[in-house]
Amino acid sequence: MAYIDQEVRRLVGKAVHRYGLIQDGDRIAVAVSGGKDSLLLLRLLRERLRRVPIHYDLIAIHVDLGFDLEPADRLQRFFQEEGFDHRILRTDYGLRAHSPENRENPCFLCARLRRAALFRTARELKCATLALGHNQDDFIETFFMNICYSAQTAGMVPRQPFFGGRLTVIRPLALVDSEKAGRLARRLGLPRIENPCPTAKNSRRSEIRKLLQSLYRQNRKVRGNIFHAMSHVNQEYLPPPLKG
Ligand SMILES: Nc1ncnc2c1ncn2[C@@H]1O[C@H](COP(=O)(O)OP(=O)(O)OP(=O)(O)O)[C@@H](O)[C@H]1O
Repeated sequence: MAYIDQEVRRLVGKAVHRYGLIQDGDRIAVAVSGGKDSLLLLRLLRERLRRVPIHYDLIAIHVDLGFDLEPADRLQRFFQEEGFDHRILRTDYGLRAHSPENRENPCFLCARLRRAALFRTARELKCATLALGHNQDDFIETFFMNICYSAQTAGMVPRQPFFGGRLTVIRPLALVDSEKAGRLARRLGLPRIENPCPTAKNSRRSEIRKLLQSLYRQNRKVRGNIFHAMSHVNQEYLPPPLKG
């Protein structure tokens, strides 16, 4: 087995244990966008079943945002060929978010509708766990997005209960960076399904990503240090709030 296979599996195992993400008997809905991370997550969670002494069920859910039929059709073929239980939701959320009637940022509206659909479908499928494919870089980018554009120190968490614990969102790729996930996804021959969203490539997030990547190129410890810093907050060395 190549280094990258072992390394990504090790990091997923570490996240699952450290953050208590999966228990015996769980029914896990895996949200699959068609991007490399969520496809990899689905594969790794299934493969993990062969190595661990517990059992859990997996069901893939894809929300087709209505831009183009082709990506969802390709995903459906992938799920069928690989024998994954799955549900494809055909929606117009992407189109609605980009229509002139929408006065807010298209990404906000689309993400809100998509998330509500994922939560609703997970509940319908009797899944108390919803797994998302966010990787370590997504955690870091969200942290910086919140600082720069929402004036708050907040990010994402690997395990997040909702509705009094009736649904728990988990992010098992929390410790895997985007580059490692991409390398393994290519090695495993996972399909590359282009995101047809017109705003996907020129969002504020891409600006933050470029900035961070230039820091990572200068010093390879920066990514790990930032991730570590998110859970090592030294409150005494932060100013008190200006109001309240
Ligand atoms: N259309 C969708 N249908 C189902 N799940 C989705 C969809 N879009 C996003 N998700 C979930 O939310 C996570 C984060 O979304 P994001 O938009 O960052 O994904 P991406 O970068 O397009 O794809 P990926 O994270 O799979 O590489 C995805 O990993 C996936 O779990």
